[in-house]
Amino acid sequence: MSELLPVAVLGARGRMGAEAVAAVREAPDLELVAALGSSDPLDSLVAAGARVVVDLTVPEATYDNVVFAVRHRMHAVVGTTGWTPERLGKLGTVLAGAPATGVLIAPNFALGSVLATAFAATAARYFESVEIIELHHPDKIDAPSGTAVRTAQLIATAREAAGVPAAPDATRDAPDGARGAGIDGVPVHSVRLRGLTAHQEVLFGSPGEQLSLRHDSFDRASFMPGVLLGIRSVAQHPGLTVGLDGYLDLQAGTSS
Ligand SMILES: NC(=O)C1=CN([C@@H]2O[C@H](COP(=O)(O)OP(=O)(O)OC[C@H]3O[C@@H](n4cnc5c(N)ncnc54)[C@H](OP(=O)(O)O)[C@@H]3O)[C@@H](O)[C@H]2O)C=CC1
Ligand SMILES: O=C(O)C1=N[C@H](C(=O)O)C[C@H](O)C1
Repeated sequence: MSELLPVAVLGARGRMGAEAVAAVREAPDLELVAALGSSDPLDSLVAAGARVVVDLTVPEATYDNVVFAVRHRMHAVVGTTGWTPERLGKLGTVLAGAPATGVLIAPNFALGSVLATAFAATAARYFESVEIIELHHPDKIDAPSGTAVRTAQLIATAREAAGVPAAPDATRDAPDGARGAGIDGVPVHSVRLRGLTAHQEVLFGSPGEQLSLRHDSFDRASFMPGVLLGIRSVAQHPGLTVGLDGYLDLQAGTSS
């Protein structure tokens, strides 16, 4: 019988962390060696012999957690939001000192969401207008969602590469927030509503037509296949990968 892969979960008592703990426990090829909360010391990851650390904490803690993991040659699978370009750059420098170590930062682990974002990036160049609406449970502490930020960034990059002009918008006068947050020039509107889990709609418009790309996570179970794929694959992807699409061959529909 082959050895089990030792996995630790940070933020283990949170909404996502608890679901991930259960998923790792149920996986026949993985062993949960640590499940840490906010007051547990990171040093216990070393004593537990973790090979892969799953971070599902809060934006203010995730950077230090991942740097700790990398410095101890543990791979990291990260779902936590708050990864600014500056933080990613600093992490890249830390990773340069541990070239065999892999870090996956996945703004969204749900495969449908990953696909919807990829479809949005493909559609981005063909429409005059684009706006994003993200809708989440009201206990979420950050807005816009990490998924919406990533989607906006990919859309903006695709539009810039294709030379698409800025979307038309004659608004001259609007109260603060009425046109959403401008993420790389893409308006992002955040809804927080009891009863929701995690949802996103990307709206594209051109004269006489609209394309809507909507994804709904009704349950956190939707994130677990992606979390498990990340855990099982991260060691084969040294360095930094942003987005679970980096582990998927979206053209062929296979994973690597
Ligand atoms: N990529 C994806 O697919 C998904 C990502 N997320 C993201 O994951 C993150 C967690 O979401 P969610 O589970 O809903 O949040 P919760 O608030 O339910 O859980 C967060 C956990 O983080 C822990 N925590 C708080 N402060 C610290 C700290 N300073 N150091 C270490 N741990 C800390 C808490 O531990 P304790 O309880 O012990 O105090 C808490 O259990 C968010 O950034 C969210 O956006 C969420 C869903 C899907
Ligand atoms: O906090 C959440 O719930 C979620 N967070 C991630 C995000 O900010 O995009 C992923 C998903 O939307 C759920």
